[in-house]
Amino acid sequence: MSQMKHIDNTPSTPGKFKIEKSPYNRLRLQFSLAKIIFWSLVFVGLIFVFFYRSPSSSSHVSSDLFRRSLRTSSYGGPAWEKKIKASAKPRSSNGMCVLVTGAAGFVGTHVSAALKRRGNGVLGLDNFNDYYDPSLKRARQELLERSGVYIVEADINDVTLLKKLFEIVAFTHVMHLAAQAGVRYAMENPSSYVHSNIAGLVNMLEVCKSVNPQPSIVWASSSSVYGLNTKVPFSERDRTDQPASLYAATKKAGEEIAHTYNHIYGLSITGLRFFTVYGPWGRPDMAYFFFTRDILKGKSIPIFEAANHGTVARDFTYIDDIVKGCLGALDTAKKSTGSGGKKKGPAQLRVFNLGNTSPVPVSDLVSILEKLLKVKAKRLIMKLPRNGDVQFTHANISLAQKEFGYKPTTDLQTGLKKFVQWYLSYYGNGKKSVQ
Ligand SMILES: O=C(O)[C@H]1O[C@H](OP(=O)(O)OP(=O)(O)OC[C@H]2O[C@@H](n3ccc(=O)[nH]c3=O)[C@H](O)[C@@H]2O)[C@H](O)[C@@H](O)[C@H]1O
Repeated sequence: MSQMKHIDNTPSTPGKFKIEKSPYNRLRLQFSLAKIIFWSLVFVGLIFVFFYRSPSSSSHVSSDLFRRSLRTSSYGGPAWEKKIKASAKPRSSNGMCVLVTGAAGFVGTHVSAALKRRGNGVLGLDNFNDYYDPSLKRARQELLERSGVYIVEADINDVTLLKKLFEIVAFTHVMHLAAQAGVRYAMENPSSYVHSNIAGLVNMLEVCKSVNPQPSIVWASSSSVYGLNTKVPFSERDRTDQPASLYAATKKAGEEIAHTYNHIYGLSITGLRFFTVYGPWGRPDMAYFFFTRDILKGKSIPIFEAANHGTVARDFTYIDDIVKGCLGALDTAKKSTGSGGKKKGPAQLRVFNLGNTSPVPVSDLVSILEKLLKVKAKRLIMKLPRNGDVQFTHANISLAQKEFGYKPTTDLQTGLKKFVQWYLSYYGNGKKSVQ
């Protein structure tokens, strides 16, 4: 306030400002100068801390909002570009060349491996965040590296890097799987969902719409967009305006954002609504995974039930079926129509359910695990918490079936058997610790 007063008392005409010479005034001036210098230093310091800790230059979200840590490595140089080109080179000259985001994730790893196996060029991108045990992501990365897929370590919000990747390789397709997953974690760390599922998606589409030629995009939406729907099975024509979690809301927003980029820029975009995907190399935050860990450890497992002992069930879908769906969507994706950031004609915009079409109660999932693990679970029946879970999911898959012959073939019993085999070989009999 005293500083304000001082400024208000100065004459408005330049050159008329006189410094009075009394010792009291000199002292007051020195004191004010010291205060100005002090607060300037504090201000500069704050700016430094903000920019130094910001996860990427293009993100406006302060990293203080993130408990989930994002890693980015240095990149660039001829050796780095050579690795990228080798990984992204298809076996035949007219083959597909796919940028897979979230390549060290569960679905990303399986899709990248399948694409590489059939001769497509594949480059992975992943930020290796610690939402769940990053060592599992590193193990998936090793697996992919052995089959010739290189993963660039960076965040999808790093627009400069994304542009650079498109300068090095003319990707024909983007399989966009990078996201903040998990329904319940959205209440703990909401900003991470906005960062990855909204800002990240927009940044990705911004780059895709500007490059020449524009790639076709296939991306992961979610069964959770059906939210509080009670009409089953869920069809793509059903309403999706009642999300029950922020996760679902960000995926629904993604579908609307896809519409905009298709409409304005002619990007060909396909959204896939995955239904509770499970299998080997899966996500430790998902129920089937941590139930397995806790049953082996002799820990009790919370099994949710709805009001009046209502059954909670999921249309659990095995990873190999999901991979077939992803490849089918990529293979039937039409080219984007825009160039130079301008639309030249209408482009393809699709959404498909990828589920299993046979929901299983969570308690039955536990019974299957008990048999496979030969250990009795300590069941703790709990009321379905009001944190985003829905009671029931069930996919109608006729659209994906018609469009690219999608037909899931693995039931939960068979799929969980494969998961348990993998789990025991990877972690041992509960001896190796799972985070
Ligand atoms: O289809 C999707 O789009 C989503 O699928 C997945 O979500 P969900 O179907 O909720 O899977 P998941 O957490 O494994 O819970 C499975 C069941 O166990 C119940 N459940 C869960 C935890 C618990 O402690 N107890 C319990 O009974 C729970 O009530 C539920 O009935 C993905 O995580 C999500 O990222 C998204 O892809």
